[in-house]
Amino acid sequence: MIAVYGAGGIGCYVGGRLAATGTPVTFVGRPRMAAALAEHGLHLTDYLGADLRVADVPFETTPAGAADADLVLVTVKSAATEGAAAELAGVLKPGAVVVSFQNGVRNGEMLRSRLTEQAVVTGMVPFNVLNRGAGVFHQGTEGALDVQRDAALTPYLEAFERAGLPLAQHDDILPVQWAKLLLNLNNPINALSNLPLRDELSQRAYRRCLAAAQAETLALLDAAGIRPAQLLAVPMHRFPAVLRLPDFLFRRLASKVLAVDPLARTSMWEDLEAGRTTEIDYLNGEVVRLAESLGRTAPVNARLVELIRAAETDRRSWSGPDLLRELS
Ligand SMILES: NC(=O)C1=CN([C@@H]2O[C@H](COP(=O)(O)OP(=O)(O)OC[C@H]3O[C@@H](n4cnc5c(N)ncnc54)[C@H](OP(=O)(O)O)[C@@H]3O)[C@@H](O)[C@H]2O)C=CC1
Ligand SMILES: CC(C)(CO)C(=O)C(=O)O
Repeated sequence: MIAVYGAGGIGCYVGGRLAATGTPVTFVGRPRMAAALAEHGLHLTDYLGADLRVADVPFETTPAGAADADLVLVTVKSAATEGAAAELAGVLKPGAVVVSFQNGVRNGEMLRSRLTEQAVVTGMVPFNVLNRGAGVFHQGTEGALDVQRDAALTPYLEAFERAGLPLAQHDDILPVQWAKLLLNLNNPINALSNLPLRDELSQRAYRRCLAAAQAETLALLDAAGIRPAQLLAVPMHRFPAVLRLPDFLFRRLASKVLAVDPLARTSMWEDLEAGRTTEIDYLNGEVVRLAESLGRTAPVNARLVELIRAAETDRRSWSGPDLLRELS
């Protein structure tokens, strides 16, 4: 049995596609999601036209729901990982396999330090999932699920394949995680803009904010000897230059990026909207930590951390030019 631990956008979508294609999955999450799925079931759609339904969704609201799992997909936000790890340590079978499908670069480590009798594998979700409400989850962008290569995953490869979510295995997942983190530097900018991703990225001023945060990070990664993997058509080190292009040129070069669902936003926007602590410490905050470890600073990312911290208690919408001035 597979358990999804943290049934939200990613957990319901990935677990839902597995369940819809014949793999037994139990979802562990909050009572409000349990109620929504009991009423509506799960409805999974994607940008290619997939349309799958699961009528009876096994859902548990306590950690004990994962006790019988052979494979656990951890899909809580990074700030909830420590808590989830402590809960899972109390219930999981020795030898169970645990995959972190989360953003940031330290969730795998956090899980591993508590789950000493289980095999913890680090993964990454490249695509956007929009929670449309009433049990509907939509994958808005492309990309295969990435995982650290690990023999413990062999028994499950076929199930992911059947679900239309094949696992891309990597000998070293860290460069893949850092490449994703470079993209996630947009999460605070998107959340502060209070706009859908497509509208935000269509405006050069916001893109220049992202370019500044990425350029700062790329220089630090270079100093640390970390070469981010290439996730999209353009190598990561060329991203800042592409982002700074005038709108008409960017629209032409990045038509795939702008083809995202017009309603899609980042997971950090969803956190602010729900009044939750965001993942900022694990994204831009990770860049600040990397800078400190190298005896350097990361002023653009540090300022974004501060702005999101402020927005967690007192929200305002930032225009592109205002945000760019603030970061300059
Ligand atoms: N959404 C997206 O498009 C993408 C997200 N990601 C990453 O995937 C990860 C998951 O994100 P996402 O699915 O959006 O997050 P969500 O907040 O939608 O889902 C997580 C769910 O887990 C619940 N939860 C938290 N702690 C526990 C616990 N101890 N036991 C049971 N349930 C718990 C949360 O409840 P509560 O709200 O009460 O805490 C929430 O309902 C993040 O790291 C994110 O950055 C990656 C790619 C794209
Ligand atoms: C896919 C992406 C970059 C945007 O949705 C994301 O990871 C997130 O929202 O956290």
